[in-house]
Amino acid sequence: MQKLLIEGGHLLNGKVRISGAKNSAVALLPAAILADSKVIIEGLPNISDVDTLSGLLEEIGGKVEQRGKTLHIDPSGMTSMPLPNGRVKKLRASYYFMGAMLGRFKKAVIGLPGGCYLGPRPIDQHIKGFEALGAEVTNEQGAIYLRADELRGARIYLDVVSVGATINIMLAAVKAKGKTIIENAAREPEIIDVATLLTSMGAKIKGAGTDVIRIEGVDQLSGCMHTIIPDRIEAGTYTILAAAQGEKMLIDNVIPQHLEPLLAKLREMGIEIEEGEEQLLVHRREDLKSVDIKTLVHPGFPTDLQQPFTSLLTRANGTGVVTDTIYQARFKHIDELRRMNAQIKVEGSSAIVSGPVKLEGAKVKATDLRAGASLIVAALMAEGITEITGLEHIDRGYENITQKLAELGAKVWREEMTPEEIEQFQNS
Ligand SMILES: CC(=O)N[C@H]1[C@@H](OP(=O)(O)OP(=O)(O)OC[C@H]2O[C@@H](n3ccc(=O)[nH]c3=O)[C@H](O)[C@@H]2O)O[C@H](CO)[C@@H](O)[C@@H]1O
Ligand SMILES: C=C(OP(=O)(O)O)C(=O)O
Repeated sequence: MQKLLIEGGHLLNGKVRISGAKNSAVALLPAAILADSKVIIEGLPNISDVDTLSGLLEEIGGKVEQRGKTLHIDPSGMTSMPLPNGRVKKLRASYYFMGAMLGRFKKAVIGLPGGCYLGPRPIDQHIKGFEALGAEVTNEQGAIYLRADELRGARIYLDVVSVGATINIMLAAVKAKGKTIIENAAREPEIIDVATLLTSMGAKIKGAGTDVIRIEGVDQLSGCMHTIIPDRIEAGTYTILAAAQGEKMLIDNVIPQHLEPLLAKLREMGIEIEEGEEQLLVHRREDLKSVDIKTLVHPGFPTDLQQPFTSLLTRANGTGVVTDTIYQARFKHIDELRRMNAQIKVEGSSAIVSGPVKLEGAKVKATDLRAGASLIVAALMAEGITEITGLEHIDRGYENITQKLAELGAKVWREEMTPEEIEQFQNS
């Protein structure tokens, strides 16, 4: 088990290239189950969530071959093998095996998904959708059993705007008989990416990216080739990091429109950002003004960037209020930031950040993926060395983060933890 060490205070310079989107990748891989021949996905990020899902595809009989960042998935030999335990518990996106296996085999057994603990993460809307399509869904000893004689298109109104439910229902509905309409659908760019892959496979989908998605079911889906979109959350994290500790940083391979709410807030703080077609150039500004942010469904401010943004606010003048309306308890990073001298209070679903403060290096723990990102932003600004444990969360979603930071001039390295440190970490 390793820990990440960062010596703070060094300004970052140069270019960082953004990888393929985690939250697309984790849906594109399960979507390949629906095809009858080889699906090739290009530009995948080298992160542990992708490895875990590749392993799951193999467990159900798929042939998966990795060539650099390209994955060749041959789904022809797959079966509806139950997956009640094991890898499915490691990540959130294993829930996409429900929709994809239901679509192809009309049955599936999938353990309840893991992933970041951000407070309760129910999947009632996924189940509502599957039931509306004609599936019988039961929860037996922590696994979801889904079966249907036939899937029939339906009109489904989501009571809560959910990325996972929107994609999962889409996965099941593309092979249902007749028309499905998903109302109050989520509009995240990753949903469009998955719809693009499914359309290349032969699915008939209209409206992905709006709040009404119309799907006309088809009998057969075939293999295809697809290139993934860049990761807007990784791009947002590096943009925040540039605002926090960059001198002049170029963020390459981004779709700037995907980052509009973040860029608007950074500009309000006084940061100068030049936008190119696929690049952002962020310039240093010493005196930053505090702002308030409120996370909302897309195209609002993304909850996944709330945690790293909180760290940036510690160096701004005044008080900034961060309110998370999506995950009201997504504040586990705050206790760790306080160890680094941050002045932050949590009140209900808001964190109130007072700045500017000089952060100090400390021993801290990443409790979830974006908590890890927030600690990295803080550590780069802090005086002295910060030791971050819990790297398994960070490695789920950030490709080669140590190397990317080092190339920007950060003093960053990994070390093996001692047996005593591992014991302390496991008991904390
Ligand atoms: C793998 C993936 O893509 N993960 C992202 C996805 O997670 P995920 O798909 O799990 O998040 P959702 O969009 O489903 O959740 C949004 C809100 O709806 C609630 N909800 C969701 C489903 C449901 O059946 N019932 C329900 O009440 C959730 O508790 C949450 O409050 O979107 C989140 C919100 O942008 C991001 O933080 C995650 O990075
Ligand atoms: C919460 C996240 O991931 P997941 O939904 O996979 O747990 C995230 O990407 O910030």
